[in-house]
Amino acid sequence: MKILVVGAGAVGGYFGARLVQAGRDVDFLVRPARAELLRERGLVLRSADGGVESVPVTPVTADRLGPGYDLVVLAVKSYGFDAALEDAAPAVGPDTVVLPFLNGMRHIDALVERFGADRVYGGVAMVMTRLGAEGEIVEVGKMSQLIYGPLSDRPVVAPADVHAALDAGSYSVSLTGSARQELWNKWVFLATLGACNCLMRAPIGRINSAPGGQEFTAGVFAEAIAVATASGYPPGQDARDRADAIIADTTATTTTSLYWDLTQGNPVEADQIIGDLVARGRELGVPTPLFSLAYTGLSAYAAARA
Ligand SMILES: NC(=O)C1=CN([C@@H]2O[C@H](COP(=O)(O)OP(=O)(O)OC[C@H]3O[C@@H](n4cnc5c(N)ncnc54)[C@H](OP(=O)(O)O)[C@@H]3O)[C@@H](O)[C@H]2O)C=CC1
Ligand SMILES: CC(C)(CO)C(=O)C(=O)O
Repeated sequence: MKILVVGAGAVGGYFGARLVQAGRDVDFLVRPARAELLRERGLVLRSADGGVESVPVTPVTADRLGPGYDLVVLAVKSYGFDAALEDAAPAVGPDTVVLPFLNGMRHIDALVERFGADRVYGGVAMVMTRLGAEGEIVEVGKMSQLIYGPLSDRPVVAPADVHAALDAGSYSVSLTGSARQELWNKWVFLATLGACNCLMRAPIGRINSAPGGQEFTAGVFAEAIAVATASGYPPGQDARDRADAIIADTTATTTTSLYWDLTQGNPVEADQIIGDLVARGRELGVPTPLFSLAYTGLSAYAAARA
């Protein structure tokens, strides 16, 4: 199976490098500056236990991209999604499936509209990685899992084939028959953590240890669950318990990519991760005062950057 990973950042770089190490046939669609860096140094991974490795990879830029891929993995930030989709489109033929690992849901609708549900899988990445100053991928926490599944019952590439290609042996993989539910479960978890981190400017454990902290994090979580439920995707008890084990933890140092971007002065995925949840809540008559507050704060930050 020939794989194209679009974006060699924290998520695409991490999982893409693991796929290369497992012997898969992978190209990376990147922009020219990163292509040069990858040719010079390979994909540099700094793992949570301090190890550093350089994985030789094959970069390709949009001007040289052609067809012939079976699987196109999208791993760009939501604010770069539209442009990345245009760049990646020549790689998506009638027998290609596209598998995005963005947080949130909005990109799924855009992909289904463009390619049709038979050519789109839903994907969830559970990982804590950041793009370092030298373009290296830095693992900041031990968590590495991919969950994915088709969005239609007639995908152009069989789930077993996608699963075999992505099962690289160095992280957990899970093929699901309910990809949309998994996406919502992840969104509820991530949006809750992200809103808490960004409003309180602290990791989740420190918030929960502060006066009123646990009531606050539980309140944010309840809003996200209410929107998911009204949207037809109520997280099951298992998903809630897994999320709550971190959301209510008083010691966890967990932060999110959203909070990382905020503290680094980077663009933030405020519209996709928080704003879209607020908008869906409003449409469905579900109040989300805490998420609205987070969205206002992130939007003010984004306006100051512009
Ligand atoms: N980081 C994390 O721990 C996690 C992130 N996620 C989600 O995964 C998604 C990706 O995030 P993440 O990997 O952190 O983001 P990063 O910013 O680390 O990486 C995104 C990469 O996409 C590249 N890119 C953007 N546009 C294009 C384009 N047109 N062509 C080629 N490459 C392009 C950027 O390239 P360039 O270097 O040229 O700017 C960058 O290297 C987000 O939705 C995020 O929320 C999900 C789980 C965990
Ligand atoms: C919640 C977490 C850490 C899990 O992968 C994440 O998705 C993110 O930081 O963007």
